[in-house]
Amino acid sequence: MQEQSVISLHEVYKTRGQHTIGPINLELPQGYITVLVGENGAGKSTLLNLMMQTIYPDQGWMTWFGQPAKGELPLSIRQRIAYVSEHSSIEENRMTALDAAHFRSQWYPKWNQKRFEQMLTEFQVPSTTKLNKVSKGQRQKFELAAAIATSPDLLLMDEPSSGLDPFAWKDMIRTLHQLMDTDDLSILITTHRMEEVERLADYVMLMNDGMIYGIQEKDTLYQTWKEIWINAGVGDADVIHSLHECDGIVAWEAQSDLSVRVITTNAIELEEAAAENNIPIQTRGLEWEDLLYYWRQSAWQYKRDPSSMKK
Ligand SMILES: Nc1ncnc2c1ncn2[C@@H]1O[C@H](COP(=O)(O)OP(=O)(O)OP(=O)(O)O)[C@@H](O)[C@H]1O
Repeated sequence: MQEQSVISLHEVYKTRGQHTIGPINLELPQGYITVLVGENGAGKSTLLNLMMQTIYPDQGWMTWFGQPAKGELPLSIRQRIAYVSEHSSIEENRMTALDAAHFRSQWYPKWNQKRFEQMLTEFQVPSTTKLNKVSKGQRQKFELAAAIATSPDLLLMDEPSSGLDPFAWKDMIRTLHQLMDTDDLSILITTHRMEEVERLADYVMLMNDGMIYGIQEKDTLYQTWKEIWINAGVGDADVIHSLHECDGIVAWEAQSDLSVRVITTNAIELEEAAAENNIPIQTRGLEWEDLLYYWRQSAWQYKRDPSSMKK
């Protein structure tokens, strides 16, 4: 798929409480925004924690920028990664944004104070108020500004938009786009917001029940996954039945004997088969909610019966 990966995981497993994630095999593409989606409890935050080595894998091995590491990440790797976690650090609660920035800047040789202060101003985050006295959204915006100020090669963000108002959310999207234009950066972001997939993703990665089910280019996903309505005439019921054999069919929802809603990852094959048999069809793009819903359904189906996977 891509030539280089920023982080790779090989046969990684991690058990947390009752829940095991893995095996995880993954190459995070370099120079792109990858958006990680998946149900609650799928293991997205755990995966980010593994990438930061704030928790360690029980099995398997990983590399960062092509370099393997065991245990705590060496400073030379840590300095290249910025992490916006779901929870802000308690240690910084009594610091102001400027104090916390000063503290963090000592660890990052490429810290960009000018950029940090510009972002605080743009995001309207008070710079001299203690961080436990600013609003949740303002704290989140501080975290984003501080992460970007480190001039990272890799930016990991766990649900960064939670707590942001719609205006701040737009600012975040604009800031990330600008960053991708100016910096040589890779981003991994987890989200439950479909607008974020739509607006940000180059790649979409689906995590399901502790496993990475797939990582796909967003545009390819959008172009290949389609909703097709088959509306046949009386006497064509058998032909409709034969269309069900086409490759790529993820859902086959019969409305009646002669009308079917199909979700497919291979619209061309179904369109050609319908044309050969003079069966009228209508092809439509899928909304992201629907696409991810059916992608996840096929992940479950695959888990139950791996032979169900059609190319
Ligand atoms: N500190 C922990 N101790 C024990 N189990 C944990 C811990 N953190 C997470 N888990 C478990 O690991 C599994 C994955 O959790 P994780 O937070 O990674 O999911 P997630 O995909 O980020 O979910 P969400 O979308 O709700 O944020 C869950 O079953 C959760 O209960």
